[in-house]
Amino acid sequence: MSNLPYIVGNWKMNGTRSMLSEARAIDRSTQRFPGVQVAIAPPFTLINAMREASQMIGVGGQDCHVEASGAFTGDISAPMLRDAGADFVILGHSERRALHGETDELIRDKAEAAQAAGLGVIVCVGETDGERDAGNAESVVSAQLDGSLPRGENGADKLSVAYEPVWAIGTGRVASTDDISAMHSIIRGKLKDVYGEAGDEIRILYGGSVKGENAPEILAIDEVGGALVGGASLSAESFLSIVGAAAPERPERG
Ligand SMILES: O=C[C@H](O)COP(=O)(O)O
Repeated sequence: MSNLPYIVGNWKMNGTRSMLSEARAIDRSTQRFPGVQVAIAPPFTLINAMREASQMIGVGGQDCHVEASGAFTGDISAPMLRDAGADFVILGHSERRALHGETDELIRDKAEAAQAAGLGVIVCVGETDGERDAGNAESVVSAQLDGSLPRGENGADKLSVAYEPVWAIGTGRVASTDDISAMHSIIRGKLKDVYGEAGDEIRILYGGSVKGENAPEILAIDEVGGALVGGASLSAESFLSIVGAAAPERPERG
C-alpha cells in the first residue's frame, strides 16, 4: 500500500480524444513529482487511449457494473476496465448516488467486484448541505461507510476513501479545515473498526472545489492523504498546481 499523497482527477462526462494532450502534459510533468501518486479517471471512451498515451499516471474508471459480463446494455464491468488498461475505479460518487439511485449495498458489491478484478477502488462518501445543517453529517457519512466499504479478507487492499461533501462539489465552496479534519478523523476511526491495523494505511482523500490556491492548506490537514479533483483536473496547468502542492519536496528539474 503506497503512502504517497494521491491526487486523482475525475473528468466526469468531459473529454474527447482532443483532450489527451492534457493527459500527456500531466503525465510528462508528473515525472518531476516522484513523491506524489497521480491518476486520472477519464470517461470510459478514453481509458485505453489515455493508458497508451501515458507512462507515469494511473488511469481509472468512474463506475463499473457488479457482474463481469451479461445482458446489461450500456454498462461496463470491472474486468473490462482492467482489459482497457484501468488500474482503479471510482465508486459511489455522489453524482452516481443521486442521479443513478446507487445504494450503499450496490456500491459495496461493485467495490468487491472491482477488487476481485484486480482494480484499486476509491469509495466516495459525503453529506448534503441539508444533512450537515441538520447536524447529521457524521451519522450520514458513517452509515455510508458501514454500507459501502468492501468487506472480505482483502477489503482494505488498494482501497481509498474520498470524503466529498456534496455541497462543495463544483460550487467553489470548500469545507473548513476544521470540518475536513473532524470528518477525516471519523472516517479513520471507522476504517480501523472495519479493517483493524490495515485501516491505518488507507488513504482518505478530500474532494470538493479543490484548486491550486486552496490545495496547500487542504493537503496539510492531518489525515488528508490526497485529493479527488473534478473541474480543476480538466487542464494540465490547474491540475499540476494541485499535484505540486502535494509534493513533499521541490520538483525535480525537467
Ligand atoms: O470527483 C470529484 C468531485 O466531485 C469534485 O469536483 P470539483 O473539484 O469540480 O468540485
